[in-house]
Amino acid sequence: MPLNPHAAARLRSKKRGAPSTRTASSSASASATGSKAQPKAQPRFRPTATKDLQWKRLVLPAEIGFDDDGGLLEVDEVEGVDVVVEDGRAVFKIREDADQPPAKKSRKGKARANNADEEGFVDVNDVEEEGDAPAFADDEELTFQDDEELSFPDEVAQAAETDAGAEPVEAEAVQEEANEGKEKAKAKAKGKKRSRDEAEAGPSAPQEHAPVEPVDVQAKLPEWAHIPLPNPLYRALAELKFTKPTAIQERALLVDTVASSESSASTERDIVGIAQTGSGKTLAYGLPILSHILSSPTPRDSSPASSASAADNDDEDAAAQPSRLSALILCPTRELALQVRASLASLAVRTLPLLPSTPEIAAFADEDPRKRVRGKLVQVVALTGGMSIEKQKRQLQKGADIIVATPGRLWDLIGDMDSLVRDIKGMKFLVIDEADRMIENGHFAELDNIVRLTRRGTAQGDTGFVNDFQSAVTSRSNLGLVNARRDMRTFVFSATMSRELQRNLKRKGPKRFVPQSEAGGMSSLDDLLDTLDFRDTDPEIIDLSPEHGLVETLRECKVECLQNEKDIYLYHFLLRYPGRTIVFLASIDGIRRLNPLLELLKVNVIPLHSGMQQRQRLKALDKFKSSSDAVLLATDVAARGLDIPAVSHVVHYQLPRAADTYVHRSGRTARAGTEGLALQIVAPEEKKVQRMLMASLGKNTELPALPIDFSILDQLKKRIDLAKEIDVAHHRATKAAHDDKWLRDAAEAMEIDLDDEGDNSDPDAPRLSSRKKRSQSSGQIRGLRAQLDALLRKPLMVRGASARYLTARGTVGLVDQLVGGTGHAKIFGIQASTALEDHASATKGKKDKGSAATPVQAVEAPALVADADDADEPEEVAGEETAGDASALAQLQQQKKKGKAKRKGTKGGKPGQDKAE
Ligand SMILES: Nc1ncnc2c1ncn2[C@@H]1O[C@H](COP(=O)(O)OP(=O)(O)OP(=O)(O)O)[C@@H](O)[C@H]1O
Repeated sequence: MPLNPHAAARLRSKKRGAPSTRTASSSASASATGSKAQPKAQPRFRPTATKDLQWKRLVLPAEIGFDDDGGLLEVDEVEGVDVVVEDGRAVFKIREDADQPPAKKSRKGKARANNADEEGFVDVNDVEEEGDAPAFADDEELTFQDDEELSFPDEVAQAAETDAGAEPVEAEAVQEEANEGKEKAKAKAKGKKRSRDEAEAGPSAPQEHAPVEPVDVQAKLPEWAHIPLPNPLYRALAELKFTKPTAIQERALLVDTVASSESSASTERDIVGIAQTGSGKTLAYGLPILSHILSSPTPRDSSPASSASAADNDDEDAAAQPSRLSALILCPTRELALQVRASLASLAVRTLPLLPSTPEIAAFADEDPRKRVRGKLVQVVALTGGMSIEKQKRQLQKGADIIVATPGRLWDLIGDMDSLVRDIKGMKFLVIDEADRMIENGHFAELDNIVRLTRRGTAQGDTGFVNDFQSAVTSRSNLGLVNARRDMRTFVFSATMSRELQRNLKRKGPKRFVPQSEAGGMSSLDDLLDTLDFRDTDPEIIDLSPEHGLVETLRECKVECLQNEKDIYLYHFLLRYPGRTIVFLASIDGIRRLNPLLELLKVNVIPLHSGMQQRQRLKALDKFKSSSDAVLLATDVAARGLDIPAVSHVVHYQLPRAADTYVHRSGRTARAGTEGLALQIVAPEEKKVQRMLMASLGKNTELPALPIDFSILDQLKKRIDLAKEIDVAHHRATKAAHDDKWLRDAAEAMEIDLDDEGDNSDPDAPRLSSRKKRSQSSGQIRGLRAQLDALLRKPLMVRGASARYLTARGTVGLVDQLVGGTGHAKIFGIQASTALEDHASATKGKKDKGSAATPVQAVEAPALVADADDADEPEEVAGEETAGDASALAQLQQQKKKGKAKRKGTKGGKPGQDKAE
């Protein structure tokens, strides 16, 4: 089996920074290179041989495809080391700049000038990105170690081997891996050590095998049978267990069939598709593209790198040039682009065993079996910021059938590669995913430029280009005169397509909000029609959007509390309803504040925002996906498109500014027909926005409130207060250490003796003094942590529950819960229940009792509410809390009054009562 050298290059050495890894030869080498220039700082780690690297077993996911160098999420690159193939041999090379820290390049997209920051959504170009690897230096050469332990999941290995005439891919084996995860594949792959020779030689000699049978669609996929697709695609769908098309997929895929049966002028329709979140829109546009690629005798078959080879020719008409590129898919965020790529690649790799080989492809087998796979396999390449641009260029040069890109990075690459302009002009499909977001006024300045390349008659009809940069690109290559393909199809998809939904609710302006239905729901379409050059005079509009824009299986509820109580209610929710949860905040600062608090409280919390490096962002997502109780704290960078399996809850810690964002955020749960819950935590000052939000979605009824275990709120508050104290102390200590270091460095530079105690005779005095301070503050932090740990160990008890007297009055049911195992794991005295179950009883309670019902636990008012009364609450909001509005806040206030009246001797309600109510 061939070894993917790019994958190998990403193996991380845990020894990085360890002095023992600096061998004599590395020093020699360093000094050899360093002698030419100024002495360089020593690298933190400078590997000289593969034994310096701590290898780990690696299983490539099937989605990676073969010979893909798009990057693996679970492994890191070894800093300063790259792998190159020289004379057919893969060798390690130390980069010339390995001694330097990676260059940082700040590219602030023009789009950023908009309100991106305010909204918490920072577009794809906002993050600092890592510098790209420069050319390799020749000063050092490393080779693979013999006991190389890279392994591939069986399906990829088999796919490759099948292609080379060895094992066919067994559907069961692929499915098994898909179902049982990487661990099983790892176990199966155990012992499959590949030597360097094997790695270079690729799969062993071809053997005789039974051919892989085409899929019997009627028998295996009856619900797909009426949709014409190439047989390998049915195979892929069957393996993924996509037994029937979703509604939007069916409609999108049948558009052409219907058009041809009605003998309309064009049988290849342009499509505007609107369907609820999680309804399978990716494949609604992805399947027609894959179907087209797999059913055309294309230059893909004849030349695996036709794009690159065509790159050097000057052309007059792109359509006349053979180009491998069939489709360009544009997405608003990097994560989404990578996900779309993975989704399409996952289908593509499963088609491989059924793809026919051509003589041209077969010819590559002698040269390099991997090329043969590459020649056949549909290549899906992601072009996003935050990843190496050089690597992306290499991928493009090898040939791409489908590009999935964010506009900023694509535009940069277009500036560098004339061949890309030609390919885009010659491609068959342009897809704008999350279209309403993408065309939002000037949000992606580059999008306009890219879209212009796809317009027909660029030279005549179009008034030209948006900026000088584009002019430079076009005049240099003369590509501005090249016509884009006349039969290009345009697909535009989103879950929301109404300008009304994008209105900023916090901005001052007209008070009346028109519901989506009234607004026609399609007002953004006008913008689209203006911006895009639909070839179809009458694009097919498939509008399957649900009544309120939100996915039908979503359940919504709210908690109303004071601004400064949000942490407590969030913590309560996370404890009470464990499960994969995304908490949306409006700003990065909010995440930076909340993340350490929740970490201290031992919540499995993961931050995700655009201020993080791309690699961290991808790792965060990976970590979130792999843990069933993880809590992702995210800005709106995660609001659109991300398809993370089994997200149980979405929490709007702060409400979004526009209704479309609310729809998309909430749509991260309740996907693909499953139920999910969205919780709004609403402060009094947000009530107005909340009402407008609901009104613009056409919802006029109050959301139900989730039950709150009021009697534990004070225990939670104690924990949170302590965590906050630790956090503050920690910040203070870090700042002091930083200031101290700065002062010391400055004094040293000025050759001044520092003496903060006024005693110049003792040079150690300042150090002792600051050390003392440091040890004092770390002692204080340790003490606070110990207190918090003790609190966290103590079980949370609802009032009336007692760990000692299980059958005491007031704790009836506790014994049953313990014996029956029905009690909550973390809150002693209540039944375990899911948020969806409690939502159902809250909704039922509301229906039964009219709008006044809110199932709260009837217990004595907690100490917490003392804050509620003292808080300076806006008149307007207080006035809105009518008797009919039984919000948690109102209940709290009522209970507090009751609590004050019966301060002593009042018995609380029964524990565990909340659920029953
Ligand atoms: N035919 C199908 N049968 C079963 N599952 C499917 C099918 N098609 C897609 N899916 C799965 O449904 C999930 C949601 O799909 P996808 O991400 O394409 O939704 P979407 O409509 O684009 O959502 P969003 O609007 O949030 O971007 C994915 O996990 C996908 O694998």
